Order: sequence, then structure tokens, then C-alpha cells
Amino acid sequence: MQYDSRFIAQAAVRALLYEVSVHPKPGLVDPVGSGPHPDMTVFTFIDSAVALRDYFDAAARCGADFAGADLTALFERLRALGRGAEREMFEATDGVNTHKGAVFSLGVAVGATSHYCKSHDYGTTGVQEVIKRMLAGFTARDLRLLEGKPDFELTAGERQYLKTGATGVRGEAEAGFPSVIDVALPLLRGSRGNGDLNTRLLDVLMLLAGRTEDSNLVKRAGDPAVLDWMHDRSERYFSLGGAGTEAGMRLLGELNEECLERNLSLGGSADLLILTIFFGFMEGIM
Ligand SMILES: CC(C)(COP(=O)(O)OP(=O)(O)OC[C@H]1O[C@@H](n2cnc3c(N)ncnc32)[C@H](O[C@H]2O[C@H](COP(=O)(O)OP(=O)(O)OP(=O)(O)O)[C@@H](O)[C@H]2O)[C@@H]1O)[C@@H](O)C(=O)NCCC(=O)NCCS
Ligand SMILES: Nc1ncnc2[nH]cnc12
Repeated sequence: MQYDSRFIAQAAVRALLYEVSVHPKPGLVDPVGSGPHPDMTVFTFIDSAVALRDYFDAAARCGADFAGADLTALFERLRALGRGAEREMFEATDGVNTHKGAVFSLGVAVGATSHYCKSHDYGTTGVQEVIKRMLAGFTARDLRLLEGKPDFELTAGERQYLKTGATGVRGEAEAGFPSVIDVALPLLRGSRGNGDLNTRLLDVLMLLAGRTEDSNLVKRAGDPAVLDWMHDRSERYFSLGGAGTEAGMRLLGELNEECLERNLSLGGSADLLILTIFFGFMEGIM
């Protein structure tokens, strides 16, 4: 299948809207509640997603139009578009950070997909190779800029890198989003025809939460040990049979309560779910 830029940009916005619609998501905003995010509701996410439509159109066109051999130059062009999109997102949400991570990760995915589809039938492995070439050396280059940056200017991801060496969203992106393409997408493919979409996507979220180093979760907990706790909860969830079982749904409810009490957010895992949904649309498995 050869996709055009318009279809690709539309899939990106649909992925944002599908993710926020999945419920009940522990530690995240969904149509039923705001979880540990009192400054946002599902409507904030709808406003944000709609405001990002032009950005994804521009990112898709940028990918399709790029003709050079050095794909790191394509990434730099996309990054400039992403910075503008972040501003548009904050305008649409009155300063609330809904999709900063997704502006970056999904922007990369849209640009890479569109570039690949210019000369190939769609294939996720091919797109992953494009992403790796676009981001080659990015993490080291970006994090090298931190030398001398005052502490109060550091983002959560930057602070965690300096403290523990965790590379967060940058490392995940540079490696071609392995947790999405090698872990979550196979689950989504395998669950086709088995359960409703909401159930399938809850399982994908919990698989991602169990495998990812979510810098948003670590920031909220103030301790990277929270990752082991979340990874254990995810294992338990799947040992109970996941969202297709009463016991799995009960565990999700308990986890939701625990995230609320401890003010824990799964923002990074939500972004990876968005990416999985996007690739799911591209593969026609949703
Ligand atoms: C490259 C940048 C995007 C790097 O970002 P930065 O250093 O500014 O921020 P980080 O702290 O590193 O995190 C970025 C966001 O990435 C998401 N994330 C976290 N872990 C992972 C992971 N393992 N894999 C993938 N993605 C991950 C996460 O996003 C979600 O959390 C956001 C809410 O965060 P925040 O407001 O900090 O937290 P709250 O606790 O909710 O707020 P408080 O109430 O406590 O204040 C939300 O957006 C989710 O989406 C991380 O936050 C950047 O520097 C950059 O270059 N940006 C501009 C360029 C661009 O986007 N270009 C696009 C195309 S290339
Ligand atoms: N549903 C959601 N709730 C909170 N943060 C998010 N980041 C991306 N999706 C999110």
C-alpha cells in the first residue's frame, strides 16, 4: 500500500484521539476521568489534537519532499516544525502540556513514514530503518549540550540523564522505537479479531508500561525504582489475563487508585501507545 501525506497526517491525529479515548487508563486522562492530571480533561486533549493537524500535514509533506541522502538533515527540519507545534499546542491548551512528547515522537514517525512511502509500499521495518538513519547520533549530540546548563532550566528527561544516564524519549527514538515496533505492535497484530479495540489497546498500554523507562513516571515518583514496581504490576496484569478478564480489569482499577494516591503519571507510555496506534493504522490492523 502506498500512502499519501494527507492519509499519514490524518492517521497521526486519529492516533492522538484514539489514545485519549481508551479507558480506564491508570495514571492518565481518559473520557471518564483526569487521573493524576487535575489540569487536563479529555476535552483539553481534543483541542490539542485538532490544533496539531497542520503540524502533522507539514511534517508529512516535509518527509515526502526531502530528497537528500543524509536523513539527519530531514530530522533537523522536522525538529524546527516540532518546536513551532509545541507553541501551538500550548496556545490551544492554555499552557497545559498535553502532547509535548507526542509532538516529538509522532512527528518523527510521520516524517519518516512519509519519506519512506514516497518510493516504497508501506512497511514498518522500512520506516524503522529511516527513523534510525534520521536520528543517528542525536542523543549524544543533544545531551552534550547540557554541559553548563543551569539546574532550573533542565527538563525532567535531562535531569534524569545527568543523574542516572537514562536516555528517555531520545534513546527510545534513536533506537527506532523498539518498544513500539518490536514489542507493542506484535501484540496489537496478534490480537486482531480477538476482543474489542478498547480491550486490545489497554493490553498494549500495559505491555508498554511494563517494558518502558517512562521518564514522566520517574519524574513524578522522584525515584527510578518506580520502574521496577510498574514492570511488576504489568507482569501481574498479564498473568491474570489482561483487560479481557475480570481479574485483569480489577487490577487496572487498583492501579488507577494507586497512581492517583501517589500522583503517578504514565505520560511516556501513553505517547508510545499513540505511536503504536499510528503504526497500527498504517498496517491496517486496527
Ligand atoms: C527531544 C525533546 C522532545 C526532549 O524533551 P525534553 O528534554 O524537553 O523532555 P523530556 O523530559 O526528556 O521528555 C519528553 C516527553 O517524552 C515523553 N516520554 C517520557 N518517557 C518516554 C519514553 N521512554 N519513551 C517515549 N516517550 C517518553 C513524555 O511525554 C509525556 O509526558 C508529558 C508531560 O510531561 P511533563 O509536563 O513534564 O510532566 P507532568 O508530570 O505531567 O507535569 P507536571 O504537572 O508535573 O509539571 C506529556 O507531553 C506526555 O506526552 C515526556 O514528558 C525536545 O527537547 C524537543 O526537541 N522538542 C521540540 C522538537 C520536536 O518536538 N520536534 C518534532 C519532530 S522531530
Ligand atoms: N491520556 C493522557 N493522559 C496524560 N498524559 C498524556 N500524554 C499523552 N496522552 C496522555
